[in-house]
Amino acid sequence: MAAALQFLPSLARAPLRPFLWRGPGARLASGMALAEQARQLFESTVGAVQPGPMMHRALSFDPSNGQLKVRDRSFQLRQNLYLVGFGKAVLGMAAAAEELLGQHLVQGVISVPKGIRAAMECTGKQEMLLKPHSRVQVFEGAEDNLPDHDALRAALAIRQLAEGLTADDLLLVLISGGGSALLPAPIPPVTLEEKQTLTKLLAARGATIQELNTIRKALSQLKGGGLAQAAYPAQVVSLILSDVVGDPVEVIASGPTVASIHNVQDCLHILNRYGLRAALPRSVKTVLARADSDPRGPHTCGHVLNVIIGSNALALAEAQRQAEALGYRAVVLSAAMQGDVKTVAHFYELLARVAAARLTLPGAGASVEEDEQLHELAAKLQLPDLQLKEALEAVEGAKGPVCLLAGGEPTVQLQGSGKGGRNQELALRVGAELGQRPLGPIDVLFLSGGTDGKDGPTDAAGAWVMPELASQATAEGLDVATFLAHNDSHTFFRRFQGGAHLLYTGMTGTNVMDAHLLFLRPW
Ligand SMILES: Nc1ncnc2c1ncn2[C@@H]1O[C@H](COP(=O)(O)OP(=O)(O)OP(=O)(O)O)[C@@H](O)[C@H]1O
Ligand SMILES: O=C(O)[C@H](O)CO
Repeated sequence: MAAALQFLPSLARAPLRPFLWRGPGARLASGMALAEQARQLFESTVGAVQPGPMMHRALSFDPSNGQLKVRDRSFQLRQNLYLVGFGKAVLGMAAAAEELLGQHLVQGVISVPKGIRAAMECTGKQEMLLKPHSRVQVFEGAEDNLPDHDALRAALAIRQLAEGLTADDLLLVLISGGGSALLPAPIPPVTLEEKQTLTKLLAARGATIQELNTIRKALSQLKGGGLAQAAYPAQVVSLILSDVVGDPVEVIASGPTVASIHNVQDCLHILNRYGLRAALPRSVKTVLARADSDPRGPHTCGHVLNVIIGSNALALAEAQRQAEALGYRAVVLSAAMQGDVKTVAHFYELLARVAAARLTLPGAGASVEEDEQLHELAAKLQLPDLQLKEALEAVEGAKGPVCLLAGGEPTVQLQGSGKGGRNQELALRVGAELGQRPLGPIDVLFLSGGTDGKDGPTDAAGAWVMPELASQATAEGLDVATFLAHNDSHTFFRRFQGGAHLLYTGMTGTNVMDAHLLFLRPW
């Protein structure tokens, strides 16, 4: 928590205070509104995965003999250290690496989101900034998470640095979510614009990050092990902050230091699935055809150590601790929440109903039908780590407020041209569904937020909702269904109650997917 306070000044201003549960029937005594607690818990979630502390946990360095230890491997530093990085959390990761290993650092290049240095300066997060005369060159690019010419220049500088290394050198590669867009190096004749269009179309049609990155790898010089290959014969250590469910190193930022065999058939299947094969530019067809005869085999990454240093599960574990300190019975449901946003929203609605019934009518339970629907939906979502039974048992045994936590990354299939993000859309859908029928004598609040602080192309991290949302919106002349039909959740939340339900953190400097918090507080 100390770390969280350090990074999140608003938390420091308003310390967390536990609820006092005074038994059934009594309202909870607390000066702090439920919404404020939800916001603060979200900030704690983000605070748990700040780059600096994670880097310090992953690296141990003895300055007296220059020995760097990463996991069970030792590396000898003697002014032979180089650094590259790309991703939303990489500025803070690079600052921590510079702090720890700076005396051996020869040169570095990082590619980070546009505006991140100014944002960190503005919020006084000095520990996220490099030193004034740093040896690390910083490129800012990929506004709204789309590859652009600034990111391309960064990618080329990174490739040049990697290609100049020798067997005596050690290359530290800092990787975090958003890395794919920040490291675009399309294989000619594919152009940046063509790659941009294709990834945009795939994302808009609901392609998963695994599918998206399979295509990105096939069209890139550096993804899918390309960077590791460029750095050979130097030793390579990649420190990875995961923003993908299950922490698959070959998918995060499209695995630039993980061997990948481009399977053209896989790519064609994906392009077919989203109706994009027929309209492929000639250049893409040319590169895909070539990839089959030029695979980057596993033999190319023997010189690499890939290490996951932080993840959504870590953030949720901290949030669970914080929620318990606040007096909630807290359970982590899953750190692998995936699937279409409509299905995920329905899952949370049913979960809230079933949990609310168990909390307010112990022994009676929710309607058998809702219970069955919840379990069917859980099976449909196929979440490998789902703790639904445990969560419902905990709810059943709870004598007071409950907080159910989950993380992951649902998918939105864009149908409209509105402004929103998957967190705001999820929250809006959950809010609308919760309002359809009464939930009993209980306060329910659902919050969804992106840990990077930026939900889709908006400046909000996410939003929070309560069951009264739809009726209150109607009273303000806002029709939730119309906003949802246009994927216009951000516009909705900006107008609804003057934007009071939006979650604003600014760029957080980290990125471990989204956090979903469901609060149930019996009256
Ligand atoms: N109008 C909208 N409504 C709902 N979701 C949207 C809208 N516009 C974009 N999105 C979703 O926002 C997502 C992109 O958001 P963002 O840039 O935050 O990506 P991200 O997945 O968090 O990035 P990364 O994982 O690379 O860090 C896509 O999943 C896209 O479908
Ligand atoms: O950059 C990317 O590819 C995504 O954020 C997943 O890591």
